Amino acid sequence: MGNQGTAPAEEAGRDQPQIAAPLPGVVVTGASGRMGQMLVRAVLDSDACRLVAALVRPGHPWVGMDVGAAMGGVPVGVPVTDDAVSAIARAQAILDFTAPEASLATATLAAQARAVHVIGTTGFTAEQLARLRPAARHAPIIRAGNMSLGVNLLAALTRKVAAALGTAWDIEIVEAHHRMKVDAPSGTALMLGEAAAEGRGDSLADLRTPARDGMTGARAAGSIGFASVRGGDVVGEHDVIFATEGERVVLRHLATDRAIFARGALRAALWGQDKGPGEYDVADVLGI
Ligand SMILES: NC(=O)C1=CN([C@@H]2O[C@H](COP(=O)(O)OP(=O)(O)OC[C@H]3O[C@@H](n4cnc5c(N)ncnc54)[C@H](OP(=O)(O)O)[C@@H]3O)[C@@H](O)[C@H]2O)C=CC1
Ligand SMILES: O=C(O)C1=N[C@H](C(=O)O)C[C@H](O)C1
Repeated sequence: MGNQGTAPAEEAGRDQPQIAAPLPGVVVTGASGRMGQMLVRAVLDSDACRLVAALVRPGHPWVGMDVGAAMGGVPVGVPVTDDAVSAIARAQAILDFTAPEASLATATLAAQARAVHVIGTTGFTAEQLARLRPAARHAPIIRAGNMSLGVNLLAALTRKVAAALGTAWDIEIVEAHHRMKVDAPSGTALMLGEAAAEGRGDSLADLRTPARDGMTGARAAGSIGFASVRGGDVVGEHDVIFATEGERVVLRHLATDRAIFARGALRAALWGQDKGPGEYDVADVLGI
């Protein structure tokens, strides 16, 4: 495993002694979670940053343990902590895949520390998203319902196809996830729905069809519908279906490894190091 604790000194220039800039210090919140553990591994494996803290909920059984050992591997020299204030005060970036209220609390501390806050958490209400905004006046917030390269490319394609096909083509988004997922539709599905709505020059708030159950009546022209499947260990699958008389176009992304989300989050954290306060997404990071 790569860097943790303090940054290594780098080779000085030929004649002039130089002081190497320290590698950005990263805090992973929700470090015991499915994504939290992926993120801890991604940071430890990276040569471009160092893990300064693995943060968990107050009183979590992992507190005080070495995070490598807690995850079932070898010790890595970073203890698990539940002291968010002092952990985040030492961070240049925070990787946060937790729950909406936890991410809101973290945003306040990230703003105080002027640290880049990468938020992968999904399931925010519109009111919760509005509460994130003040923190972005003090530090960069990079938030996306899906941090993978493939899904962000799919969102760009969805926007283009929706613009090209027009309202004679119905748009439905179908997503599947593991049995433990707590929010629906997925953050990715909503992201793809927003891209489709933008392609049609509108917003998802205007076009979204409520979940169907019972006597729904016929489909409203121009609307965007969502369906969610939950079961087993599905990492994440998304279809954007464009359906019209006699034909369908289906754009699909299949995630088979959560490492894609962790890699995307880390890339975002490093990209954000020289950015000013504000709200960004992964399309900004990728320049697409
Ligand atoms: N944007 C993206 O690319 C992706 C986003 N996600 C999103 O990331 C989030 C986490 O997913 P996943 O890792 O599968 O979920 P898990 O339930 O496995 O992990 C969530 C973690 O957050 C912690 N947590 C939850 N609530 C709080 C709280 N109020 N205070 C402190 N800690 C808290 C949990 O701690 P404890 O166990 O102690 O409750 C746990 O460590 C979800 O919103 C999911 O949709 C997931 C994958 C990719
Ligand atoms: O909860 C998950 O697992 C995932 N959540 C994100 C979402 O809500 O879209 C991203 C990914 O699909 C996995």
